[in-house]
Amino acid sequence: MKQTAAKTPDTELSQFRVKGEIPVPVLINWLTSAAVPILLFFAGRAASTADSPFTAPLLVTFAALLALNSLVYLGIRHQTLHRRGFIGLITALFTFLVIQTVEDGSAIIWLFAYPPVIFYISQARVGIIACAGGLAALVFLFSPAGDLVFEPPYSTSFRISMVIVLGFEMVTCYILDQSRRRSKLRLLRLASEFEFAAKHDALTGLANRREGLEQLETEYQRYLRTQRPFSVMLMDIDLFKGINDHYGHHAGDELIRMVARTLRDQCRKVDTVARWGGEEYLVLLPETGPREALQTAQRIRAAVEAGSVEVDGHPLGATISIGTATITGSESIDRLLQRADEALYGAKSAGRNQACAATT
Ligand SMILES: Nc1nc2c(ncn2[C@@H]2O[C@H](COP(=O)(O)OP(=O)(O)OP(=O)(O)O)[C@@H](O)[C@H]2O)c(=O)[nH]1
Repeated sequence: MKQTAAKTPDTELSQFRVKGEIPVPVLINWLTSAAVPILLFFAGRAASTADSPFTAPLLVTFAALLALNSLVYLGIRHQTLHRRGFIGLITALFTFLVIQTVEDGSAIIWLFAYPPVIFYISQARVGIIACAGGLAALVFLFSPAGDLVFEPPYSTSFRISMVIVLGFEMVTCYILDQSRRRSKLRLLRLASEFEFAAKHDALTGLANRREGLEQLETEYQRYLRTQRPFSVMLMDIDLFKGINDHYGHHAGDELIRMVARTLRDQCRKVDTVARWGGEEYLVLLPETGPREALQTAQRIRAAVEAGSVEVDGHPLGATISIGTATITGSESIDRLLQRADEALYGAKSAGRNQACAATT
C-alpha cells in the first residue's frame, strides 16, 4: 500500500472541514463585509464630531485595506496571505481603538470581538500570543505607568473590570477552541480509521478484495494509456481445509497471516498485495512482464514453503500454488483474472506447491 507523507495535526486540521463548519476565508470575507460599513459609519461620525482629525481618515484607511485584502484573496486565492493580512489589520485596528479613544473611548468595547475571531481563524499558538500580548499591553496602558504614555478617559473601576472580563473571555475562547480542535482531530482520526478498515482485511492487514480491484482498475487505466504491461498473481494455500480440520481454525488463521507476511516481505512497495478470499491472495505487479512475474511467483512459493508458525509448541508449515498472468492487447481485467485463475488451477492439478504462468 502506498504511504502518504506524515502530517502535523495543524496541517491535517486545516485540510479537514467538518460538515457545516465555516471555512476561514469565507468567515474573513463575511467579517470584512460587516466591518467596512461599520468603520465608514464611525468615520462619518468622527468627521462630524470633535474627535481627533486623524480618526476619520484612519478608519476609512482601515476599511479600504480590509476590503483590499479580501479583493486580493478573491483574485489570487492565497489563503495564508489573506489570513495574515486580516489578522494584522484587525490587530492594528483594535490597538488604534484603544489608544485613540475613538467615540470618547467607548469604542474600546469592540476589543471583546478580538479573541473569538483570532482563535477561530488562526492556529492556537497565534491566538495565545496575540491575546496574551494584547492583554499585557492593555494592563500596561491602564496602569499608572501607562498614564505617562497616554491618558485614557476611563475610571479605575472600568479599567479593572475591562482587564478582568477581557482576560476571562480570552481564556474561555482558548478552552473552547482547544475542545473544537480536539474534537476535529478525533473525527479526523476516526475517518482515517474507517477508511483503513474499509480498504483492508482485518486478519492480515492486507488490502481487501475491493481495494485490490480498485488498484487493479487504476493499473489497467495506466496500461491503456502507456501500454506498459502489468501482471497479476492469484495464489491459494494448499489443502487448507485439511489444516483447519486437523489443527483448528486458530492454526489456520496463523498460517493465513504467515503467508500475508511473506508476501509483504517478498513484494516491492509498488506492488499491491490483497487478500482475495479465505485463503486466496492476489498480487498486482505493475510494469512487470511474464518472465519476471513467474520468477517472483517462484520466489514467493519458496519463501512460503520455508516459513512456519508455531502451533502447540510445534512448527506448522504450508505451501501455496500460484497462477500468474500478464495483460496483453485489449483484454479486460476479468479475462486477465480468469487466465490467472486457470493458471492457478493448472498449478493445483500439477501437484500443488507450484507456480504456473497463464497461456494467452
Ligand atoms: N482458519 C481460516 N480458514 C478459512 C478462512 N477463510 C476460509 N477458510 C477455510 O479455507 C478452506 C478452503 O478450502 P478449499 O477451498 O476447499 O481448498 P483447500 O483445502 O485449500 O484445497 P486446495 O485449494 O485444492 O489445495 C475452507 O475450509 C474454509 O473454511 C479464514 O479466514 N480462516
